[in-house]
Amino acid sequence: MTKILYEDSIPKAQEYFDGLGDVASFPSGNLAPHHLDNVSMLVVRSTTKINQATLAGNHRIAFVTTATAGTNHFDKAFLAQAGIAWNSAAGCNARSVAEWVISALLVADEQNRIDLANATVGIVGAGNVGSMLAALLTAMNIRYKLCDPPLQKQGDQRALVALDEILTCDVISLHVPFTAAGVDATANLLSSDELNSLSQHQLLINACRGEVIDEPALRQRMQQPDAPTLVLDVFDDEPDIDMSLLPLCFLATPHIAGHSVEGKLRGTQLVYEQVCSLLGQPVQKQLEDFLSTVSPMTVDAEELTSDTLSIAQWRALLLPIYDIREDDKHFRQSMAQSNQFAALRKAYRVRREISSCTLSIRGKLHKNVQMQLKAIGFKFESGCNNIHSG
Ligand SMILES: NC(=O)c1ccc[n+]([C@@H]2O[C@H](COP(=O)([O-])OP(=O)(O)OC[C@H]3O[C@@H](n4cnc5c(N)ncnc54)[C@H](O)[C@@H]3O)[C@@H](O)[C@H]2O)c1
Ligand SMILES: O=C(O)[C@H](O)[C@H](O)COP(=O)(O)O
Repeated sequence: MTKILYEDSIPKAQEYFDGLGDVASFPSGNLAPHHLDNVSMLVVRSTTKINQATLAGNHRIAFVTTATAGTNHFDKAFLAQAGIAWNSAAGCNARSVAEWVISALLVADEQNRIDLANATVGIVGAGNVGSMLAALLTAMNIRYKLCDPPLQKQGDQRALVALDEILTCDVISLHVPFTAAGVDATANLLSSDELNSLSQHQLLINACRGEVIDEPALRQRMQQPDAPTLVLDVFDDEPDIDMSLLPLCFLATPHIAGHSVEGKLRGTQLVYEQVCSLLGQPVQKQLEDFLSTVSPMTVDAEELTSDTLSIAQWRALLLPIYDIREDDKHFRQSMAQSNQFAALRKAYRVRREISSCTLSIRGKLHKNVQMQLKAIGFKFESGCNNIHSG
């Protein structure tokens, strides 16, 4: 019988894998050689490094997958040489991260760090997260530019710009994988030159991997009086991060941008489907089987009378669903006592995505506003036909 071993931080993994083989778990971040006895399929999240040392000469493992988007915890050269197939849950948490960025933008606008209605958001990395962020910004009528040299070389048809042009945008948001080698390597993509080119009127956001910004150079830049506004979800050397960065951040969170309930569960769904496919088994479980429904949000159409939503109206609608300030506050308070980075991630609260929310509209909504709300991900109560067109 196939033995499937999964990391115990993967939500609903037991329920998903049940019936597909001999299923066992190991404690998150503590994979030991004895856990791997007879294992042929290994399912992890990003806190478990997969390399020669962690697989320790195990010859049975044929497949390793991660219920996350990032794969930089996999030593791919080793996996290729060892003949071990691998996969990931690409795209699982794109909406979660994009909603985290939108929350940061709405808060930065409220505190006059940026003028969001007139801002251009520069997105570095036009993959799953970057594209989802672009879609949400489009719904909100906010301008953006995309930069992605690898996709540009592959003939991507979108208008892609160079990193230099992104660095002149009001907001710079990083969504690239961490890669150490190659012509498009992202290690220290932003170093002292790039950081020094930024002004105090710009907002820099990193929700991909800490190593994409040269952290010592960032610390130095942030100590200058004309430093940009900084929002970080990721750091060098997690979980043993340099805590001196926190006071330099406008907003900071402990690598939870992708940790919505849906983001994590989609990760489990995707790795489950991969295991089913390799075992030649039908996919019998679906995300909806495991997601609880969220009570509809009542919205008074009188509060949304214009034909397009203002930034203040978006703030009133979206921050009750996810307000990044709650995570920022909890992070800073917890870290003031000791480094609790790993524990905070493990015990992260229940956070639902806009896509889980149904709106119940009181009164008549302008058609364009309804389209904007749909485009950002809201559903409408069935039978809701109180729409007017102008
Ligand atoms: N903070 C979080 O919770 C969280 C959640 C999801 C993903 N991530 C991180 O964000 C990264 C991006 O996620 P994704 O799902 O969009 O991945 P993705 O693979 O779908 O997209 C990444 C994009 O970056 C592009 N890219 C690569 N090198 C580049 C470079 N030098 N300059 C510009 N673009 C470049 C790629 O061509 C690709 O299109 C992941 O690899 C992961 O490390 C973090
Ligand atoms: O790469 C990803 O998908 C994200 O960084 C993800 O949030 C990592 O989550 P972890 O496995 O560390 O909980």
